[in-house]
Amino acid sequence: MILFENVTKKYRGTAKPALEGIDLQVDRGEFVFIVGASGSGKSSCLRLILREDQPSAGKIHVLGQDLSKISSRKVPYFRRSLGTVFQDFRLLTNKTVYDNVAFTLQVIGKSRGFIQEAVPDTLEMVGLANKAKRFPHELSGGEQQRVAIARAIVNKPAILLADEPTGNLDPATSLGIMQLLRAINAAGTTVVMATHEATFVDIMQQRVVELSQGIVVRDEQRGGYGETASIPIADLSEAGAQVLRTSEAVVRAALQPDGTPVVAPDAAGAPAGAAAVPTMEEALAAKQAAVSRAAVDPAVPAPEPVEPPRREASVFEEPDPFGDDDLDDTRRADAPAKRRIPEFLEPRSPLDPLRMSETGNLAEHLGLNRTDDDEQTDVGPVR
Ligand SMILES: Nc1ncnc2c1ncn2[C@@H]1O[C@H](COP(=O)(O)OP(=O)(O)OP(=O)(O)O)[C@@H](O)[C@H]1O
Repeated sequence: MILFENVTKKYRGTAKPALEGIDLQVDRGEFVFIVGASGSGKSSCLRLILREDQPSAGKIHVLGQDLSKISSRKVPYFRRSLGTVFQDFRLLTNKTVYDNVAFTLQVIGKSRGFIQEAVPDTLEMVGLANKAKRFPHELSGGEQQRVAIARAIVNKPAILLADEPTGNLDPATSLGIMQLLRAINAAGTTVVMATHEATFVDIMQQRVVELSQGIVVRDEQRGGYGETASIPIADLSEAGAQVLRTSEAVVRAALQPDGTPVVAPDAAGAPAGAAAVPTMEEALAAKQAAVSRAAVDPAVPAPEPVEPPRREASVFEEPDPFGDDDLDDTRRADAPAKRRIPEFLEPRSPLDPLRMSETGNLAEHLGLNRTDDDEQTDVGPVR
């Protein structure tokens, strides 16, 4: 789907190449994080995939096309198969939310009927159906980024390229954006995302390609952010970190795509499915029954909340995408020490999987359907 063969990119007037000898293959349906310190070449990589720029040496194939063979005139046609999302949203400020999304389809000549169907559907998906008539300046940062995502996916691209899409957002808002990108990937779109968000990279356990000074120094399935470009989470100021109000367990549970079957963590380390563990639906049904019994019989104690369980692989993933026993404090002595989120980041109230299961569509499931008087403040990134 994306193939880099010994790709080097040297910008004019610079002594050192921004990218050097990159070999990279991304297959259909993958979710790939590109990480690395500032200046390591992440954006250069995405620009080359988008054919905004050409390599100084080497070959790039995207969707079966040799990018060096696409004439400048044909580049806009090639880009129709790619969606792009950037840190700074890049919305048209004089157009409404609806028109921003519709514009993408208008410029590629889609019919009015198609647009009238596709735009509301996509706004619904990102939880902005009720903001179609608003202008970008009337939206929060997270909402603006969701408009940008709607615009990027409205034409159902095969590949979504995201360059630090959460870089301007606070952690809680970033979580919503990550959930959305994860759900879009689960629906079949290949996602390549450059990011500095160590927390999400560590938690999502997807493929990680790490660049350092223009060279791929790591290409790891189910990887973490790594240490080279990371600001240790322990260095976050407490005030800044309070904004997060979340924890690994909450984020893990929240990043489960809608309807994915889940299993309880298996402390004995048995393979998924080997033990008779309840599915998420069974666990919730059991909790519901217990709630009902407690309601009619005061002698019956109210049940403990259902733990957010670990999920099984979805169709596009390696098995067990969220790793093994990270929700469990007990760890094998020989296991490498992982960065943990400190206690002050714990959520004020636990995630309620029952409530999550009762909500309807994707946007509701992801908590994206907020009312006007429910605005959140974007306070800038905490990484
Ligand atoms: N148009 C350009 N002209 C000259 N040098 C450039 C240009 N664009 C990028 N560079 C250089 O190429 C290198 C890689 O930059 P790039 O923007 O790809 O890094 P990055 O990993 O995306 O950084 P960041 O995380 O800060 O966005 C840097 O040294 C940068 O200064």
